[in-house]
Amino acid sequence: MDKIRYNRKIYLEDKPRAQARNEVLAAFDLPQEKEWIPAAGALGRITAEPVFANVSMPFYHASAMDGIAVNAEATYEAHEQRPLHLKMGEQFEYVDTGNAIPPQYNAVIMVENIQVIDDETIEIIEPATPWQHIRPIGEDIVQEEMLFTQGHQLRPADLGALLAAQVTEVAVVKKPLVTIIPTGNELVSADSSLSSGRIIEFNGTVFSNYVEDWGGQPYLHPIVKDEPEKIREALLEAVETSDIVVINAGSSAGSKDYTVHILEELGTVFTHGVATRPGKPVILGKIKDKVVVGVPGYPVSAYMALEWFVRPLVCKYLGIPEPERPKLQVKLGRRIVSTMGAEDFVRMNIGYVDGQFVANPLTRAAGVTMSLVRADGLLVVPPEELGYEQGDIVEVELYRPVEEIKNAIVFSGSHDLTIDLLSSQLKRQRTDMKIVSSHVGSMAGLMAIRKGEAHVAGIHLLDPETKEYNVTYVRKFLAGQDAVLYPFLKRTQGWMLPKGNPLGIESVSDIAEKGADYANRQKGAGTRILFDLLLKEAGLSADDVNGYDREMFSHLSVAAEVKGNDNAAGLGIFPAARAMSLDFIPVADENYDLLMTKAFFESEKGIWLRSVIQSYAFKAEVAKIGGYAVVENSEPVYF
Ligand SMILES: Nc1nc2c(c(=O)[nH]1)N[C@H]1C(S)=C(S)[C@@H](COP(=O)(O)OP(=O)(O)OC[C@H]3O[C@@H](n4cnc5c(N)ncnc54)[C@H](O)[C@@H]3O)O[C@H]1N2
Ligand code: MOO
Repeated sequence: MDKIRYNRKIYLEDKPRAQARNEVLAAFDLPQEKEWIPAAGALGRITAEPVFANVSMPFYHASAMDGIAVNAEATYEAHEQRPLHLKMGEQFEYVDTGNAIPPQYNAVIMVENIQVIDDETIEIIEPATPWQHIRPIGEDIVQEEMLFTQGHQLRPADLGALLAAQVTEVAVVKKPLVTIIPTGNELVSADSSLSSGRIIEFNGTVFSNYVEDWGGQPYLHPIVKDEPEKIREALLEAVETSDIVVINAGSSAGSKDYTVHILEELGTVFTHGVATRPGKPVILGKIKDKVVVGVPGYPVSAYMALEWFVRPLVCKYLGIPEPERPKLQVKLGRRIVSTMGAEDFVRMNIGYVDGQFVANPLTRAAGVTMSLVRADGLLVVPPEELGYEQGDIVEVELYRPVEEIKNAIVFSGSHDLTIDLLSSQLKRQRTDMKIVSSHVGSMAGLMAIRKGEAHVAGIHLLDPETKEYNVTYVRKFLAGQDAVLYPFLKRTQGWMLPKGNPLGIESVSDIAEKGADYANRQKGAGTRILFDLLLKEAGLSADDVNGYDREMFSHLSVAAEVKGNDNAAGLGIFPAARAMSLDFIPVADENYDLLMTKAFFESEKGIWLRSVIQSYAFKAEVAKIGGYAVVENSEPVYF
């Protein structure tokens, strides 16, 4: 066990990212090493020195066409009125494309332009000009010419040029070896059995693949426990064997966050904390002559910090500029609040609606890897900005090709698992189309259609007066706008009850009378509106229900709540009840419909979407869920 006790360092700096980057780049001064490798396997590698051609290409005067080699001067007499006969072996020789031209000849006549008289004789009616249809020596590559300067990244065609010039071995920059050390007592490999407090180690794999992508050679060190002695040992070994060392997690202020102390003890620390959200607890330092980058544990922070501080080092070593992502001007669909004094990095969904790119923020939690998986782009809010308003035009860096974004169907509103099935069916039938969705609830979805920020919104809004779904809401909020309501699904809402229904609940009155602990939904949720209507019809009020004020934000969280308590009850959809092995008693069928802009409804994409909805394959998948049915021969309602 380690004898030294480290103080918990609580305060992290807020160093500007650019300053931290410049400092670590300046400190990284390893001389570039080179290695000789076979040219054929050098794709993507960076030339370490200028490369010269060993031979010319072509290496001899070569025929560029199938035909005959001649001496041009000997053909000058040829004329339509005075055809000229040439004798094989004396005045011409047959050649094919690529053949060497015999030394006595200096031109090629294409086979189409000769008339064969007999085995020995041909006739021409037009003279040849010197060097016509001949690829002279070095037409392509001249021996000893410089093919590439140093610092050139080799592409497939470049490898062809190397081989053509008989350069079979090429000097390239050695890939910098980047050792990646995941730390943490809680980390286990993905094939281990999980228990509470155990976290699957995956950052290491992500880091390794980024490093490889950038041109480095990753080495993923086995997981190191949060013990100073073990961390020290791993760091000391890594700085001996590698060019750059990345240590993951333990970078913040926790009781087991030792990295910064060990780094201070073994070398120098330039930075502990950068003015970025996420990614703040970065550590930059040096042990002996090797730079050590400590990146935060949370995956999103970690990947960003890696790009900010490790990618520049790899590029500096390789002698290449850092790649930049393409940028795009977008309109913000929602307001974005940012921390003063720190750069904010917001992952964004981007959609193309009505000739305009509209972007909405994804979750900003640094532990949500799916926010990066789903992101179309990244909005960087500079330190001096407090954020942006809805409707502002801002610039985002793109994570995906703009064409892919342009082709996506932007889905908003209430989430339903059939939308994911629809999305995968669509992708199966049209590889160039996909659905991108943000789950904001029915009302917000309706508003997104009104503001021209979505193509389609999934809504299930019950009007307690008319007991009709959706139509009154669309009429009220989208009056005068071209919108179409496309009846999509009937889904069954029902009581979700503990297995065996111990309280014997069958109706809303039972919930009140038997004093069940009710797990309610949030205000505005379609399920809550339904529950309120059921209460009203039974002559009951919120006060009669235990737990009316406890709000859950999804069907699944209601189900989870019911699962743990024999006195509980909730209202929700069948698949959520099934996922938690609960009893389910159907209460009502609700309409979950798709609201679309008329322009989208009639567009090629809209037509495709509807044909997928009405396809046998999609309906069969929906039927499998249970408690769901696609509306047959849906009749659109125009507003
Ligand atoms: N009192 C304070 N607490 C925290 C601060 C702070 O400033 N003051 N900063 C927070 C921020 S922001 C971040 S980011 C994290 C950084 O945490 P650490 O770098 O110390 O990392 P851990 O606590 O060990 O891990 C955090 C979290 O990351 C995940 N993780 C870690 N390693 C891996 C891995 N190899 N593969 C996948 N996931 C990994 C894991 O979920 C950990 O729970 O600190 C905050 N706290
Ligand atoms: O800065 Mo932490 O990196 O937000 O999650």
